[in-house]
Amino acid sequence: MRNNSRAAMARGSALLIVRLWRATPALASVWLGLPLLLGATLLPYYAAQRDLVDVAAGGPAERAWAETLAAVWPPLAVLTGAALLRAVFGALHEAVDAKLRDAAAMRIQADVHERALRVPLAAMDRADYYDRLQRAKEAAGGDLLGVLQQTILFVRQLFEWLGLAAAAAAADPVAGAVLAAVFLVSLAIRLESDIVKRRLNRDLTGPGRRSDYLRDEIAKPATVKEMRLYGTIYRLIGTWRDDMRQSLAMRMNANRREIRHGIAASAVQIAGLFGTVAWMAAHLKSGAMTAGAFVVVFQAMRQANGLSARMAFPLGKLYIQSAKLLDLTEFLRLPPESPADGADAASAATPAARRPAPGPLGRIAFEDVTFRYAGAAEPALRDIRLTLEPGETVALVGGNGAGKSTLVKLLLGLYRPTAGRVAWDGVGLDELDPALVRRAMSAAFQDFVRYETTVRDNVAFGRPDAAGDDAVIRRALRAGGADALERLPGGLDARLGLLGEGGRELSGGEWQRLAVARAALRDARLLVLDEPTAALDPQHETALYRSFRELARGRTALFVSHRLGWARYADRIVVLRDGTIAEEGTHESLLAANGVYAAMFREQADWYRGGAPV
Ligand SMILES: Nc1ncnc2c1ncn2[C@@H]1O[C@H](COP(=O)(O)OP(=O)(O)OP(=O)(O)O)[C@@H](O)[C@H]1O
Repeated sequence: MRNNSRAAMARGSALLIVRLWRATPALASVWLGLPLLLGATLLPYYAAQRDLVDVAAGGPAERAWAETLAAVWPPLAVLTGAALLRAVFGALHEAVDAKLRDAAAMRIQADVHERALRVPLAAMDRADYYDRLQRAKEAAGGDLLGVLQQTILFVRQLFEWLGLAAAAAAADPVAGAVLAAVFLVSLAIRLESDIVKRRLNRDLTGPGRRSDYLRDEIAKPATVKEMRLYGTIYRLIGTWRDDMRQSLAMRMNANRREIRHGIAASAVQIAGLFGTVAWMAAHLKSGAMTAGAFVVVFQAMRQANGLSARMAFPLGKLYIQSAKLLDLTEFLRLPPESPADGADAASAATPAARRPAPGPLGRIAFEDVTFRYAGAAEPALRDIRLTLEPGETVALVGGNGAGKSTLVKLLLGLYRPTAGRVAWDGVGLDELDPALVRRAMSAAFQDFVRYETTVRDNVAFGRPDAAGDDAVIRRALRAGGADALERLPGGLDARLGLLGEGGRELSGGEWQRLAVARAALRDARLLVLDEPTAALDPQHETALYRSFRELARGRTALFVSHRLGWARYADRIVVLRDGTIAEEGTHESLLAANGVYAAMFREQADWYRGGAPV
């Protein structure tokens, strides 16, 4: 085993156990205490066995019945008591084990999700952070129960082995030392081959993912349609077959290696066992050892041999998962970067709770704002100076990559400017109470979320306290142009998506209208719609535009759209190009200026007039 991996395993396991302890101290104490007791009961158990055998070997025929009984009953009582205790502790441990595993897995998963939600969005753009989060989520998901189970199994087996070693050493110190040496050598041999096999399995997850991907892809109607047309299906099946052949050959090699190592480990154990037996037999003859001690050492060695084979399994699994385990425990140790509800206030001097609420007007100003994504060579926005006046509706337009969505994220305080500041009624967003800032804002994003639950939930996730108010939910649905969804069987509680039974899949446009309804539910001073019509047909687009005008009344509103038909009715149009404001004004003034906007507008208008560019 490499040293760094061993250290990672030890550190990861220790941190996990500390976390378990903190999560459920009483349960975790019982969980760790019981294997200790189980191991400890082996000492009186074997001592009693030794005494019983010695009494029997002493020749009962030469003793009186009463004398024999007096010699037999104390070790017999200890043996029975120890066996009973072992049965009770064993059963208790199984029960505690299952309970602790479920409680701990739930708690740790909740911690990971909570930590992930409280991290600034900007951190998500860092590949290293994102990878770490993904690995922690993976480890907290499917792997965690397995890791916990292996840790528990290992702890229990370790105490069991310590009990056996102590019992053998008590019977004969030399035999105890041989038992320990044989155990360590055979465990190391088995562990090595177990790790090689597991590492191979892990390395094969790449090709495995590829074949899973192929299998999933082939099941999709859209893929079948295209592959049939292009005749590519046999090529894909050929790739899959090559992958499978290669991984089968690697698995066969690992199996052969495992068999060879198994034989070597067994040879060490047999040599150790029979060498000790021969040595003990000689001492038995000379009277230096009793028959009872002989039997105890023989049994303890056989049991320890069995344990070494079984312990390689949990240890190998822990070793292979140690990197993930360490990722998980270290991810959970990261200090929460945002103290309140997802706001990035890492550098703010005043605690969030004592910062003021945003002002009532909703005048939002970008004061010389520059923003560069982590790792990007160029800023996505440069020297932006822009004010959204209270009650004003502003359209933000510009080509792909101009910086529109980035500006929206800064406006909503999801990202912090690299230079300059975004101010709400004259106060920087960083200086305001983040929870209250969030409450004053509402948005429907370009990459809107499809919550595969009910119609009601999809809207109410915008403002959970309104979930029970049907009239409010229906009003929001109408504002989002999604009122048709009220009439689904099940009404507001109709299930959406294909996740649950009886769920109904929606079209992209219907999901988008739900996202707008969600934004409409919030009674916020600032309303932002980022490409709200990308998935809508012209009829619904017109309907949404009407309700947007309703919604925007009395608020500060900003919408991003590539459809300049929408922009023409905004109070002001801001045109972004290459991360800077190229021009701004009303539709008429920008047409008259004959600049970027006028060119974009003419191009779109030509399409609709039937004069597509040639
Ligand atoms: N997470 C990110 N990390 C690094 N660069 C990014 C990230 N998101 C966007 N960018 C870059 O920032 C620039 C502005 O992107 P943005 O998404 O703001 O453009 P946009 O105007 O909204 O474009 P579109 O009309 O295509 O949605 C682009 O060059 C883009 O590649």
